[in-house]
Amino acid sequence: MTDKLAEICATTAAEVARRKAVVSDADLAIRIAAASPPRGFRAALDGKIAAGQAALIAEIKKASPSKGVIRADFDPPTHARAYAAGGAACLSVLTDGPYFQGDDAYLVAARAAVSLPCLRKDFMVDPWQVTEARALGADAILIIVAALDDATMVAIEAEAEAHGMDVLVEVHNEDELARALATLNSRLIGVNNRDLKRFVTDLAISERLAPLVAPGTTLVCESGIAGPQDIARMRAAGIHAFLVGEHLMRHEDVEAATCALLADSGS
Ligand SMILES: O=C(O)c1ccccc1NCC(=O)[C@H](O)[C@H](O)COP(=O)(O)O
Repeated sequence: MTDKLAEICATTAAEVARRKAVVSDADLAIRIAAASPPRGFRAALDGKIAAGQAALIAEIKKASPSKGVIRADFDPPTHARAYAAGGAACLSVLTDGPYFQGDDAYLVAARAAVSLPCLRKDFMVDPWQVTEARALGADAILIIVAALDDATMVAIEAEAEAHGMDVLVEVHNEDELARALATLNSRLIGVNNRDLKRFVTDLAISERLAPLVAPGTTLVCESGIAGPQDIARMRAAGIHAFLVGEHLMRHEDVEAATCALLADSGS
């Protein structure tokens, strides 16, 4: 695991331990029973792809460890509506506080504002966070292969499956992809182009890994997409789903930026 990822996961594990001590399983069960059912996250992406369109997971991201504050006038429901109007298939909402200035409340507010499926974008280290994510209304969770041993990945995925949630499995290289395919059921695979040691992004990583996934896999290019030219480049490599945060969040008019990203990309 990279140092930064290890640091974030250690911080997250301490926060999870704190929450587990104060939130009862009964409370989570009551909230899950009252939550609206999962909206199909992968199905929304696959629907766009089947229609020949680029499938966008638009990220609600206030700040990041590499860039600091990205969006000062941050308002998750406003951004969610702009993304939906601009043609996004799904939302990703960062809930990590210490490193991304995220919050669970942002996920709840964004999901309530639109009908799009929502990913709880956080650093999952314990299946308990998946239960908590469903109680917040999340439709999908993220498994970062670099951060977890096989047993923990399997337990986290099993918890998501038990709640009818989709799992986006994130890899950075060939070894992690092989581990994911050998260990997990989910065939929603994200290739993260960001090197977490140097914080640089390189779209060539997605191009390198794309031929290694079998038909029937929904492949998502994550991080570092900076405009329609990058979407067109990835589509030429056979990748039709994209997770984009910073590029869209930096535009004053988020809806127009989302439209522009998708309009000129061959969709
Ligand atoms: O964004 C970061 O700086 C970062 C640092 C350390 C761990 C994860 C990080 N990002 C999480 C993500 O996966 C991105 O937010 C997501 O792929 C969108 O990337 P971008 O379009 O480049 O904002």
